[in-house]
Amino acid sequence: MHYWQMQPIPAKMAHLFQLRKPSVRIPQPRIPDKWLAAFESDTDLVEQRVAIIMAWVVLITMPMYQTSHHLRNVDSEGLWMAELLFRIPGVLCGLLTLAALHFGRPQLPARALLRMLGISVMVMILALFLIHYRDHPDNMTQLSNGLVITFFGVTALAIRGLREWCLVFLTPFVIFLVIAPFAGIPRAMLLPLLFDPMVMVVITLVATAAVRHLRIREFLARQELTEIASTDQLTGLLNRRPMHPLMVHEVNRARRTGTPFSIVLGDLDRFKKVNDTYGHEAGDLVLQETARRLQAAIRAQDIVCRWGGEELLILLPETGPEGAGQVAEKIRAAMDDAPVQTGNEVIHQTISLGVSSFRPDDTVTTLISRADEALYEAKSAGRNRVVQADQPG
Ligand SMILES: Nc1nc2c(ncn2[C@@H]2O[C@H](COP(=O)(O)OP(=O)(O)OP(=O)(O)O)[C@@H](O)[C@H]2O)c(=O)[nH]1
Repeated sequence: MHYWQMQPIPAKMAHLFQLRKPSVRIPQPRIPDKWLAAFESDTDLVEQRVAIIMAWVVLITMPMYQTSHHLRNVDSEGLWMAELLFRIPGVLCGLLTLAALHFGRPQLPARALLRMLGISVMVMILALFLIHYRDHPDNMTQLSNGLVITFFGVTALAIRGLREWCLVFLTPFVIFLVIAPFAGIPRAMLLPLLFDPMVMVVITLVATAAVRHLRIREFLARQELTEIASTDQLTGLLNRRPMHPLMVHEVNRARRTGTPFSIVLGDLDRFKKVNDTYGHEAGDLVLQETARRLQAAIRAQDIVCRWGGEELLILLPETGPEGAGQVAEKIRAAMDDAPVQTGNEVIHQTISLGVSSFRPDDTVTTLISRADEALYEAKSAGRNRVVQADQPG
């Protein structure tokens, strides 16, 4: 039997594997508030990629169309100049997009670049439509084909959905419909020319909604897996895995900006005795209650993780030795002041804590090792106390 055949799917993840009845509607899955920021940066990444691809498409196709008039039976000096004029903004937007996204930090968000690309291409094709109709009303097949291609491309750019599509596609299109009769094109003449392009718009809208739906589901599954992989199942705290990158981030920030930060390493005192005396289940309850008290003692921006068995690590951003000492003492008191009730047992559980604060020559390893030494000192000095590696100055 294969490994995967033997493993039950955890209840928390079961919905990810459920087979659903296909539905005609494409309801977009709801993204929980806690993941909105992550989804925003995910969307930005998708938009960056789409913007780069679209910029290349524009930069390749615009010169191609500009130099192929004789092949497309629209050879005329006046038209050539007019087309060049309306293609220049699209080409400039393409170049700006590539410059912004390929080289260095993008100064403009990908969303703004996509809007610029979409609107410039829409304005170009609709203006060319008006100009061509004035000069060659009997030869509009080429332009109708151009509309199909452009409507598809611009509709596909609206990664964020209908509101974005209204801005890049619908607004220029409605303006075009309003001014077309004034430019000499009766609305009745427009219908046959716009029929195929509009069918293409509907198909693309449905396809992009389906892709967006799949993307959101894939994002939610990825986030849930990441959360499961970085959470300690017993206490609900973060586990050791995501803590290292967070501390590296703080070390880099402290070096760059000079902002202090500290860590507190806590270890439950004589916890083996709790397990031996009251049983493992009672020990688990003590760990859960400890996690709850720790979280109540720290600020929202502080991060607490289960570092090992009965060891906890607290990261205190923007906190120097003095503040860190106060937080550690608060945690010590939170455990010492009230016993933990586990069923019938009342357990007086204390904690020892070692504190270290960032020094300019510190790495994550040296910082942890100083907190560890301080914790060892706290244990040697009798437990239920705080020892600071860096004395408040
Ligand atoms: N119940 C329970 N116990 C755990 C868990 N993880 C680690 N432990 C126990 O924690 C105990 C740690 O014991 P020691 O490392 O000897 O330290 P201690 O008894 O706390 O003594 P000091 O640290 O010196 O004060 C061991 O008995 C582990 O089995 C857990 O998830 N649940």
